[in-house]
Amino acid sequence: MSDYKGRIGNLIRDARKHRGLTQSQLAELLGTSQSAINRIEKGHQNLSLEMLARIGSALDSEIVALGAGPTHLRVNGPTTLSGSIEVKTSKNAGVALLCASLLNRGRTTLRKVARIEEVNRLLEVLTSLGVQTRWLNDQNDLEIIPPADLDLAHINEEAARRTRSVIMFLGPLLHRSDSFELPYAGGCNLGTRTIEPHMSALRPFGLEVKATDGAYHASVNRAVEPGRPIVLTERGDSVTENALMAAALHTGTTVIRNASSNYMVQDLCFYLQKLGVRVDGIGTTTLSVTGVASIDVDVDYAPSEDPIEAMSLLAAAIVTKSSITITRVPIEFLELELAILEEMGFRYERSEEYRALNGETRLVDLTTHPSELHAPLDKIHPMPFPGLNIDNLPFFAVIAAVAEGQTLLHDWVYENRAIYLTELNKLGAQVKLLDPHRVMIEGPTRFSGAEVVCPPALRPAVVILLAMLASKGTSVLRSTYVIHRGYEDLAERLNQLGASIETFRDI
Ligand SMILES: CC(=O)N[C@H]1[C@@H](OP(=O)(O)OP(=O)(O)OC[C@H]2O[C@@H](n3ccc(=O)[nH]c3=O)[C@H](O)[C@@H]2O)O[C@H](CO)[C@@H](O)[C@@H]1O
Ligand SMILES: C=C(OP(=O)(O)O)C(=O)O
Repeated sequence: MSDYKGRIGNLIRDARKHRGLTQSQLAELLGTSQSAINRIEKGHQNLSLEMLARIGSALDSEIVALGAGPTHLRVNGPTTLSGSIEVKTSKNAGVALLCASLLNRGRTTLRKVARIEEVNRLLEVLTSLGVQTRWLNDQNDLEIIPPADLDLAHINEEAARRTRSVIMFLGPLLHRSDSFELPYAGGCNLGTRTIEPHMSALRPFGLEVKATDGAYHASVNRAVEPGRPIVLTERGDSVTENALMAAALHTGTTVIRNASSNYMVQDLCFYLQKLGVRVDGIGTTTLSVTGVASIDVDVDYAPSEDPIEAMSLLAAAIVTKSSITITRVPIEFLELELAILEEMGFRYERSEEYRALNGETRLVDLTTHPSELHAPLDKIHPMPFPGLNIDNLPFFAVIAAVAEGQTLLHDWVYENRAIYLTELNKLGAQVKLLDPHRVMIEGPTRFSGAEVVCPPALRPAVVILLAMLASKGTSVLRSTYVIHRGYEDLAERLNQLGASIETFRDI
C-alpha cells in the first residue's frame, strides 16, 4: 500500500516538474502548503480521489487514469545503429494543412500524414467543430470533410489548449464567421510566444481579437480589406501561414512581405495552389496571393518530409557513431545543417536528388559514417530559412557533446529552450548555461545512464533520448507525451535500427 502511495507521489512529482512548477507553486494552485505537497510526493499522505483530480487538473495531466498513465521509456545503451529508416512527413506542414482544410468546402485528402499527438489534438478540435475526419488506410492518408456550418460554440477546449497550432484557425475562420472564440493556444513551453504578429497580420482583413478569460474573442469587420502590402513584423512560420490563409479567400491580390519561406509554408502554398488560389513568390520572402471568393473542390495533397525529423535521425547516428541510411531527407531544408556538420568532421554520402510526392521538394538519401567530430570554429545560431532551422538547433547540443572541444550555441529565438539542454548534464555532458540564450558545451562526453523527466519541450526531450542511446547502462526518460507530439513511433523505429528502448507506464 505504501509502495502504491509512493508511486503516485512519483507521478505527481514528475508531472509537476514537467509543468516547470516548484512544490510551493503547486501548493498555491491547490490552496495547500508546500510541506503537504512534499508529503504527497514522498508517498506519506493519504489522498482522496477528489484531491487527485484537483492535482491532475492543476498540472494539466491525468495522474490516475486506468491503463492510461503517462508513458516512459527505458533505454539500454550504448547502442550502435544499423539499417535504413525513412523520414516521415512533417508535423508543422501537417498541422498547417489541417487548419487550411477549413478554407475548402470540398473534401481534402492529405497523403501520409504524420500520425502524431499534435495532429490527434487538432483532429479532436476539428471533430468538435463538426468536421468529418477519417484515416483511410495504414499509409496514414487522411480525409477531411468540413460541414456547411462549423459548430464553433462546442469547440473541444481541452484539445485546443494542448496545441499552439489552433492559432492558425484565425486565418480560415475569419471568412466563416463574424465573431467567434478560440481557447488560448498551447504547444511547447518555450517561454512567452507572442501572438501579436498574428494580430497585426490579420487586422488588414478586419479581424479584431481581445484576449480575456483564457480565450481569444474574435470579431470581423467585413468593410476592412488590405489596401497595401502586409508587412509581417516577425518572419514567423505560423504567422505567414495565417496571412496566407486569410488572403486565400480574399478576392484581389494580397502581397505579404517579410514572409517565412520555410518548409511548412511552402507546403501550404502548394496546397493553396491546388485549391485554385494563385500564389507567387514561393520560396521567397515576398508572397503574392490572388484569392477566390469561395473554394469548393475535392483535392488531394501530399505534404513533404520533415527536415527536423531528418536532423533528429542524423543526430542519432552521429552520437551513436553509427552507419545508417536515412531515406527521403528534404535536403533543401537541411543544407546548412549538413555544411556545419561537414566542417565538424562528419562524413556521409548522399544520393542523387529526387522529388517528394508534392512534386516540388527535393529529397535525397543520406548514409552516415561513424565520424570523429570536433567543435566548430564559430558559434552555432539559428535564423529564419534559409538559415539553420530554429528547431534543429537543440540537436547540435548533443552533437557538440560528442565533439572534441568547446561549442557555443546561441538560441536567440526562445526564452526558455536553451536551459533544457543542461538536462544533458545528468547523463554526464558538460553543458554550461552562460545566459538564458547561450550554452557552452565541452566535449567529448562519455555518457552514462540516468533517470530524467522529459522537459516540456519537444526537441530538447528528443535530444535527451538520443544521448541515452549513447549512454552506458540503463536510462529512464519519464513522461514522453511531448515527444509523441511531434514524432510517430520514434522509439519503435529506433529499435528497428538496433536500439533497445522499452515503453512502460507506472500503473
Ligand atoms: C506549428 C509550427 O509551425 N511551429 C513552428 C513555428 O512556430 P510559430 O510560427 O508559432 O513560432 P513563433 O511565432 O512562436 O516564433 C518563434 C519565436 O521566434 C521569435 N521570432 C520569430 C521570427 C522572427 O522573425 N523573429 C522572432 O523574434 C518569436 O517571437 C518567437 O519567440 O515556428 C517556430 C520557429 O521556426 C518553430 O519552432 C515551430 O516548430
Ligand atoms: C516548437 C515546436 O513546436 P510548436 O510550435 O508546435 O510548439 C517544435 O516543433 O519544435
